[in-house]
Amino acid sequence: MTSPLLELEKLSIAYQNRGVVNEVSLTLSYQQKIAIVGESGSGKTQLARAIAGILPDQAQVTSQKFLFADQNVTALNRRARQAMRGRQIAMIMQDPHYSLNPVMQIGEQIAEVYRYHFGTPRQLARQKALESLEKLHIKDPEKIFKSWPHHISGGMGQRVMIAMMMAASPKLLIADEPTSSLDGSTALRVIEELDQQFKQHDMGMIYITHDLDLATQFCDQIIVMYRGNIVETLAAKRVDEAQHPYTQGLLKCIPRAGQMPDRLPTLKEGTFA
Ligand SMILES: Nc1ncnc2c1ncn2[C@@H]1O[C@H](COP(=O)(O)OP(=O)(O)OP(=O)(O)O)[C@@H](O)[C@H]1O
Repeated sequence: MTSPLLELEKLSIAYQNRGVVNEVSLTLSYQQKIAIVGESGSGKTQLARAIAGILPDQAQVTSQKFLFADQNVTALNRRARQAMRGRQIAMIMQDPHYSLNPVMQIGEQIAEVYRYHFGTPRQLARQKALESLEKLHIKDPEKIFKSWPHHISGGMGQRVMIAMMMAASPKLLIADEPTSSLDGSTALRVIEELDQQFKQHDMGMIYITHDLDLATQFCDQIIVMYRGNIVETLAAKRVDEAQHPYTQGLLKCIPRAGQMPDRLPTLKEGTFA
């Protein structure tokens, strides 16, 4: 049996001793997609950033176990951890316009990934960048290649980010609300691209979202966070069997044709651990 891709045990994050993530444990296998859902401020992004190794210096991170691809991450020095970023663990953020370099053409930015991680010669790197845009079924890849970040839409930006992140063939891709600023059909397109990439590579994925409905359609397992804690872990297929009142509340908020309740449930203070 192959060992899991990622194993976290009791990982906590605090700032000036104020806990924002409290003793969370999770296991992710290769070829598994886990969704982390929860309300704003529940600690989803902080947890993702801890896994990717991009928390600010002032973050106090502790864990009993933090294994990634058979490496003990807590024992790695800063340099080794930095080398892991992008190459082994890649992260797609909410807004591509903040992640892209505003003064570099799109194609050059993708080509740079090949040059930086694999030392690919300039001309070959450009060719690979163009091919990666073609693989994403982008209509006019040459035009997008030569575009500047401010010229492209949010949906195109996220597809470019997918091409850029996948260029390094990471073992883990973390997508942090990649579709939250997109309209429904563009969001679906981006999700489909992510899914295709996932199927073509031996990797794991963590998908962060507010959208429990989308999470159950796209992922295998759902982790529900509330106030820095994991309050429930469920197989996506069995999400209707959620036991925790917070997850049950989230489920009741999913709009279903012909079944709109008069009032959406609200959370009562102190109800949840
Ligand atoms: N640099 C920081 N210093 C102190 N607290 C921080 C810092 N960064 C984040 N936090 C706090 O960590 C908590 C969790 O934030 P996080 O961004 O992980 O939430 P989230 O669940 O991803 O929310 P959203 O869905 O809105 O992105 C919040 O209370 C936030 O204020």
